[in-house]
Amino acid sequence: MRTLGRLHLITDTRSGRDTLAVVAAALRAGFDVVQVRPEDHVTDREAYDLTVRILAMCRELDRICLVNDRLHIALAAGADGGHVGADDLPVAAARRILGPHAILGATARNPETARQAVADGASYLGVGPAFATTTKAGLPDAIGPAGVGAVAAAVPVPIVAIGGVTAQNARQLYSAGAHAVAVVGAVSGAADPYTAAKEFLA
Ligand SMILES: Cc1ncc(COP(=O)(O)OP(=O)(O)O)c(N)n1
Ligand SMILES: Cc1ncsc1CCOP(=O)(O)O
Ligand SMILES: [Mg+2]
Repeated sequence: MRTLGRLHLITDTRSGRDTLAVVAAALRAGFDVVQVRPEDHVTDREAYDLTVRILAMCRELDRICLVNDRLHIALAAGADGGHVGADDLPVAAARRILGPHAILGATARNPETARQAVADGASYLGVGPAFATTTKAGLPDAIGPAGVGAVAAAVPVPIVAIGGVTAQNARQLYSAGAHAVAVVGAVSGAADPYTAAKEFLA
């Protein structure tokens, strides 16, 4: 399996954002992984078309492309894997669908759920919200770098810290044990996504 990179861009398909332009900027800046995360109202056809285009951009630069929630789209497009959380298919079912070699991420906020997700076949864990975020509603309180570190200490797979991650606070998460950070707003919401993405590389 390919090594999971340390900077993940998660797409923001909310209206007003040019998703492909943001992805291009982040990849050019050096982000390693793009997770396609269509909003719930986006149709499967639109999500598939978006995934195919983003996957082509990733392939050109030898970067990884994952699909959030909609594993049939990951498979149909030929993406590298997918990510599931508590409202999605169970991790074991997701693993059966994607097969033994695909990258499969699962959301975990504490060591118990983390251990279970790994036992069920997760190859990395998305852990958060690390910090407060307005990008996703209804999340529990932020767990901070210490909460991310507690999960990292409990499992042998890479931890991807998510939620309120900025170029300024990412270092705290890596220091706590995160292998990678996943970013939505700090890049997609920036006036200049390329410059914002480059700041993560610094
Ligand atoms: C890397 C990463 N971590 C966590 C999530 C969140 O997944 P989930 O809990 O299923 O919430 P949605 O993103 O589906 O709204 C993620 N997507 N990626
Ligand atoms: C999907 C998701 N799951 C936990 S936090 C989050 C959103 C992260 O977005 P941002 O990087 O803008 O805080
Ligand atoms: Mg989900």
